[in-house]
Amino acid sequence: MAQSKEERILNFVLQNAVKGDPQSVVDTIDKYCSQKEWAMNVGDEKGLILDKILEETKPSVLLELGTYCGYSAVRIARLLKPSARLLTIEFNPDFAAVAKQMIEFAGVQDKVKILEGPSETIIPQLKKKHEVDTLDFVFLDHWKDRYLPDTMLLLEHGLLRKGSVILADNVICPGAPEFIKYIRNNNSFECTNYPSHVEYMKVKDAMEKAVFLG
Ligand SMILES: Cn1cnc(CNC(=O)c2cc(-c3ccc(F)cc3)cc(O)c2O)c1
Ligand SMILES: [Mg+2]
Repeated sequence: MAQSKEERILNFVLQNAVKGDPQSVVDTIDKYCSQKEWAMNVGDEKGLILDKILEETKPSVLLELGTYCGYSAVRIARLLKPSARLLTIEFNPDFAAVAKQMIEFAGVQDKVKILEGPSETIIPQLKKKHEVDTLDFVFLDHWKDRYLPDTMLLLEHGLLRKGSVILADNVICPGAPEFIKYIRNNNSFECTNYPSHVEYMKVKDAMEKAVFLG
């Protein structure tokens, strides 16, 4: 079978990054995707915004929606304290298979668990099946039309607590207009916009932080 773009990215990491060094995995993916093939990783520019918000929040229990090749899972896990845990949901089995290998090569597999399947099925299972009480940090980077319904699901299932941080990628490009309209008009959230650019491009994009006020 012909290799997929995601497999080419993984192979470039396996051949060029340092095993067990998550920073080298992040830098190697950024190098490949800026010089050879564009891919929808959060990237280095928005990645620095993600890093800063993580360092301010110091979360212990995190959820990511949209694992893709595992770039942001590795980027997030490299900053977590030893006891912290990241659950990441990926619908596409081929992406999940690449991400699993990426996460293991980076050496962060003890902090990251990939949950394969649709977010609308997995979110309602987080408390009972995955021993989650509430989430400290949620990174939204999956299908943009799922940002709002999945945020509603998180609320409905009591997964957010006072101070929980939701960070959403791509609120300009491709955009998540329904999510933005809802979250900025909901008094239970304190929102902040972080202007940036689409990964590896000059096209304008932004991330939105929404802190749940309880
Ligand atoms: C297929 N699929 C599985 N998961 C997803 C969810 N992610 C995206 O859609 C996504 C798209 C873009 C993007 C695409 C084309 C373009 F011209 C500019 C930006 C950037 C991102 O950072 C993204 O996260 C899509
Ligand atoms: Mg994205």
